[in-house]
Amino acid sequence: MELGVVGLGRMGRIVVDRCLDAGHDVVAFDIDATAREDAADAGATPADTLDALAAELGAEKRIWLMVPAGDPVDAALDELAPHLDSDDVVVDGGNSHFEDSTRRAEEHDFAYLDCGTSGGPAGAELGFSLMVGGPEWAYDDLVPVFDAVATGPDGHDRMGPAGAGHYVKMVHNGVEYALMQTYGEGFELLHEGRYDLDLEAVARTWNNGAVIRSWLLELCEEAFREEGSDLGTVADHVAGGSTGTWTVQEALEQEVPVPLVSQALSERFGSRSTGGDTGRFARRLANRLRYGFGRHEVARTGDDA
Ligand SMILES: NC(=O)C1=CN([C@@H]2O[C@H](COP(=O)(O)OP(=O)(O)OC[C@H]3O[C@@H](n4cnc5c(N)ncnc54)[C@H](O)[C@@H]3O)[C@@H](O)[C@H]2O)C=CC1
Ligand SMILES: O=C(CO)[C@H](O)[C@H](O)COP(=O)(O)O
Repeated sequence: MELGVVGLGRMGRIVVDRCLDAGHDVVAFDIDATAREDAADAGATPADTLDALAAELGAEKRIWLMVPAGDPVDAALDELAPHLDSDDVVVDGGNSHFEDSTRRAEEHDFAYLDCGTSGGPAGAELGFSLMVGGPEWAYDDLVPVFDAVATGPDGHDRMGPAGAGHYVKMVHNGVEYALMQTYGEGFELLHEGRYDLDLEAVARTWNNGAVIRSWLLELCEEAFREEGSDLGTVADHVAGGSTGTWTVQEALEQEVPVPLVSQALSERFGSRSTGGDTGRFARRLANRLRYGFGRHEVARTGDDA
């Protein structure tokens, strides 16, 4: 299959590389020229503009957007729209709000698949988990690409109509916030508590057979191995927050209690409003875990952040 990929950052490059590895042809565009050159070196056909990308693709165009959520998605869609018709398919693999996705699906003639993507840059080797919303025919048509980008056939599924994919990913991220918070609280107690513990050893032991083993816990183990049991210079400052905010907003609207997600989100906001580094261990671990899965920058003590 031939796929256009727009956005060649941490995530988009993985889409490109996994598609090339699976034998698909890729036409690649990013506003950053270096990113385009790197994708060309990897075997993709670079396009200097979105118009050029559309012109390079054959009659039935398949395009994957992996750009920051919000205006960049609308800008790319508006520029691509004149080149696309109802036989064409655009996948938005970023963390868009599900209501933006339903709006975009209605606004455009081409088929629009909203695709929640989990696994982060750290999951490149295994492949991602993909939660897709939109027309069934378009999902079925893109299965060879989803097979390549995901861990395999079991790593993707159609969640429902337009918006459902990003809705499921939004809730996934709420869960992610709460899990990071609860691991953080446990390790904070162990760090502040009665014994002088090697937290990497604790995490490693838990990861081998314990009820609470998980990938996030493996990333905790990695964090303690690389930063030390006291997390070194990792600051009490947790960035991000948009998808967790949307989860809490939606829960309020649906009158579904989500105290753990809500508390985890508040802890993030708290980490930014203290006006100084209070050194809360749970928040410092969340800061480091965001690097672990997402390669988000780690705030360090002494940074201006
Ligand atoms: N990093 C992560 O762990 C995950 C990120 N996501 C989502 O995937 C999307 C991309 O994230 P990352 O790759 O991490 O970001 P990134 O910042 O590493 O890459 C974004 C790329 O998009 C390019 N770009 C920006 N506007 C553009 C435009 N109008 N046209 C073409 N290219 C444009 C930038 O130059 C950059 O290369 C975001 O929506 C993000 O929330 C989803 C799951 C995990
Ligand atoms: O979607 C993701 C992981 O699943 C991204 O890493 C996202 O950036 C995480 O959310 P936040 O930036 O609010 O921590």
